[in-house]
Amino acid sequence: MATAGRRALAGLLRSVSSVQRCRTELRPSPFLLHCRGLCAGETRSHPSLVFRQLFDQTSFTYTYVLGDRESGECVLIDPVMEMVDRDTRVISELGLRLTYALNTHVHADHVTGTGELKKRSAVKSVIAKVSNAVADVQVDEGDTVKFGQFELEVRSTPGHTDGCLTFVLKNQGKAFTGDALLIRGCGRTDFQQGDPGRLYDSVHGKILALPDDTQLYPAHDYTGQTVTTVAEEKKFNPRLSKPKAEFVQLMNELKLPYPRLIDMAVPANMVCGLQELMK
Ligand SMILES: N[C@@H](CCC(=O)N[C@@H](CSS)C(=O)NCC(=O)O)C(=O)O
Repeated sequence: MATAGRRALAGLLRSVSSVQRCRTELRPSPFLLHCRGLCAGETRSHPSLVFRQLFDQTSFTYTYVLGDRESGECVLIDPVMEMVDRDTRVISELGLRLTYALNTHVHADHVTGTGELKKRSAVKSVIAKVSNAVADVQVDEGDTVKFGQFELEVRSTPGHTDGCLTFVLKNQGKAFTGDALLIRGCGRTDFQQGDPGRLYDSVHGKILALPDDTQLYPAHDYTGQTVTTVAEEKKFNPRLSKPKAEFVQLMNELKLPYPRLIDMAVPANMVCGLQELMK
């Protein structure tokens, strides 16, 4: 065998034994660290972590179930009112108990499921303090929401609305960006407290500042994509990869039609879906 071929084979064998060693020791080998861009999340995902991405085909909203198998506790991020039956069924089938229903922000296109969920169980609704919405728990930058052994770090990422939050699942390489960052896009900035300059700073300072292989999960996708990474968005996001001034101009010229349900959804979400509080 030629020297180059022998060297390549020896390298491959070293990598394979390194992967096996890592699997038994449950810590990342240099080989896995090297390939994190490809297998991010999988290499760091804790065996007790339950993660499900659910979709509402009417509002194109993603709802996330995050649970801890050991304690049985779970949270929902961005539940949709009409999908509460599905969400509670999934949670019950997974043998989990819902403790918190988190809203990344006061949505304008659908009513949150948190009100309906509260009628059915002792779940606590969560939203940003600065949104001024009624909720059991109002959170702010740096707060944490715990479920079993896992923690979501709250990052304030205003710009789409002033109360937009990103939830970072600590040590698991995942973040839930709401409408601040969408896959190859971002939340619009033409209503509620929209501000493109603020959004640009939020996304660059709080989301794209996470490690490159962090998996990013948005609140919506309109094109069938499910997940992205920090590295991909830095490179390919057609809006946010631009300089700030260009981004601001682009956002100010979008001219999108308003969400169909905005006039009903915003007031309902200001009480986290408990519409009876509005009477
Ligand atoms: N057609 C939908 C609303 C679509 C929309 O405006 N989506 C928002 C997030 S929900 S407020 C958005 O920020 N989109 C960004 C974009 O570039 O499209 C409806 O009528 O509900």
